[in-house]
Amino acid sequence: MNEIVQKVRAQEPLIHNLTNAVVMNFSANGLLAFGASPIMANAKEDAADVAKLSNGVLINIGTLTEAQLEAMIEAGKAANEAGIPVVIDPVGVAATNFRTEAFQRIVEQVHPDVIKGNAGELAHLVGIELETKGVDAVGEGNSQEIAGKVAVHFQTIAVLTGKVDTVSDGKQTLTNETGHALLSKVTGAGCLLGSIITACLSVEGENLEKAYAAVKYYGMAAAYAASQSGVNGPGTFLPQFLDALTMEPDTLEKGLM
Ligand SMILES: Nc1ncnc2c1ncn2[C@@H]1O[C@H](COP(=O)(O)OP(=O)(O)O)[C@@H](O)[C@H]1O
Ligand SMILES: Cc1ncsc1CCOP(=O)(O)O
Repeated sequence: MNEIVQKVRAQEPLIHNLTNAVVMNFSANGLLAFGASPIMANAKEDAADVAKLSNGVLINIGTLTEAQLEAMIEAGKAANEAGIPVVIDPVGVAATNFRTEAFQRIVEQVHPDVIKGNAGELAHLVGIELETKGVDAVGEGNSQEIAGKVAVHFQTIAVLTGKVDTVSDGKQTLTNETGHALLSKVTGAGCLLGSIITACLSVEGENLEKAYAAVKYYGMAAAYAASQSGVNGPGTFLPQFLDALTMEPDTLEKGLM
């Protein structure tokens, strides 16, 4: 994990985020703190051009419109052609037919290197119905089975988040227990993780290892932030979390001992 985080910080990859309106500012700040460089570009007129300039493309359907969907497909296709990693976060996909069909349209034309979501979102992609509430998971299900099925079906790495995160390539499945419950009390915690996974994918290495490193580091930063004095809830947690995202993995680890 250390090496992957160091590489991101040395290379400061440009991450193209086609993301939702709720989290744009948080995702940009979080990427900057982590050591990457964010760009948000949602228009179909320049999405492919921005994707080609970038080192990684994040597609997040959280507040999707038809126009943005076209931009996502254009950006994803351009990234695939150029060998630039693509991460898809199917936010709220189980909530509506529009989102379900939009996701299908994207994956028919764009190959994702990672699909990242909570249990309800990923379960829906492989026909397992779990209880969801808008953009949030309610049921947990069998995370290893769900992540494995998503990985095999979409020929990708599946990252299933929750109290325990599960990362699978369909053959090997890893679990991560770093994290903090306060992450689920701030909007955009899952979305920013998608951007940080994209940043980690942009450096050299195996995709499974890079996705796992991102998830582990992110959880460590959250736990470290939550342990700081003066953190009483989501409001005081957020600035500490941004600061923690700038830190070395060793510093976070020592702070948690
Ligand atoms: N109860 C929890 N304890 C520790 N970490 C959590 C908990 N719930 C979520 N997380 C972490 O919060 C981040 C976002 O996950 P999640 O809440 O599942 O995403 P989303 O916001 O997309 O639903 C992940 O890093 C995950 O590990
Ligand atoms: C609240 C909300 N509504 C549409 S997108 C969004 C943000 C969801 O972010 P996250 O799932 O990362 O908390």
